[in-house]
Amino acid sequence: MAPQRRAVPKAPQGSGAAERKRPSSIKAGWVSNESRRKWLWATVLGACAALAGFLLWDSKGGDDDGVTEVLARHDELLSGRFIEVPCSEDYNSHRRFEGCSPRKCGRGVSDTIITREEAQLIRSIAEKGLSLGGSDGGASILDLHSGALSVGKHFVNLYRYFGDKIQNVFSEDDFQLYRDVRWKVQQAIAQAFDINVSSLHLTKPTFFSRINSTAAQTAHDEYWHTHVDKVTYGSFDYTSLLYLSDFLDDFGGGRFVFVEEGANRTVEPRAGRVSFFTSGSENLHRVEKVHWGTRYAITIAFTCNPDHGILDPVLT
Ligand SMILES: O=C(O)CCC(=O)C(=O)O
Ligand SMILES: [Fe+2]
Repeated sequence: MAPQRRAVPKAPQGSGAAERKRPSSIKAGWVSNESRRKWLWATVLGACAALAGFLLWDSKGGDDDGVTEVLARHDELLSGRFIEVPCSEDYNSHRRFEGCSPRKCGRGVSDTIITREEAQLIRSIAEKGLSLGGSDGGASILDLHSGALSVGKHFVNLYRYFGDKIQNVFSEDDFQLYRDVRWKVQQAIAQAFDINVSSLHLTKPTFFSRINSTAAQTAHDEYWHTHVDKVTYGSFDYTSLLYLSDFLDDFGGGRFVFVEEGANRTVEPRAGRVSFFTSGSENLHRVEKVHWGTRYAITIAFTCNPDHGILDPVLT
């Protein structure tokens, strides 16, 4: 749309009073024009500084609250990085399963467990499912196990809603891919933490997440709070996250942050990247707010307690 021009108000002409007053009013006008120009410059400079600050903050991912070290950059391909951290006491208040409950704690990141092609395929499962619903706020989830899908401000049960027609949405290959991915991640976790792979059991919730910059509408959309998975989800002993989109290509903000005194450590998502860690308070964490674009991920967690185990989701 073309900008509208405003008519410039004309000064009254011809009266002697007006003529006599002109010198001082011209000077006053000049002074006020001068100060208006200064204000304008100050405003423009201020706006530029604010914009530069925002761009710098956004390029770093935003929400920075102190010193931050990058544990895994989005533009590096990691064949496996592991950092050991002392275990918290959280596991002592739960039943222990020797050979499984964490004795060695820490966090690992690998870009070689899942290929980018597999990540692309698994993302299309998330896209298919989430296209049937989606939260009114910025965070939507799809849980293939329970069938929970965000719709508006609530959740529906996809399996109950679609019945047999669910076979028109997902294929057996989709579920097989989920099982393959889950198994590869389970093996990587067992190896990193020196435990027996068969002592780990998939636990709930396991879900796809889709996050964008739409303002939160309900508490379910507030994904950014700092938390401990063992406290939030109870049964989790080992958490894994498989990222399905790329930081700074697909979205801005949305980095994963291990919250620590002294220096936070971030994991920048990239498609196919698996980040895994013991679920106690030694791995307090949060997700930065997503500022633009859409971020896809899947949370897959394991428990040592067989009573809290769930079977792989099946297409019924
Ligand atoms: O998506 C992420 O990076 C982290 C999600 C998370 O913290 C969780 O599901 O508990
Ligand atoms: Fe978490």
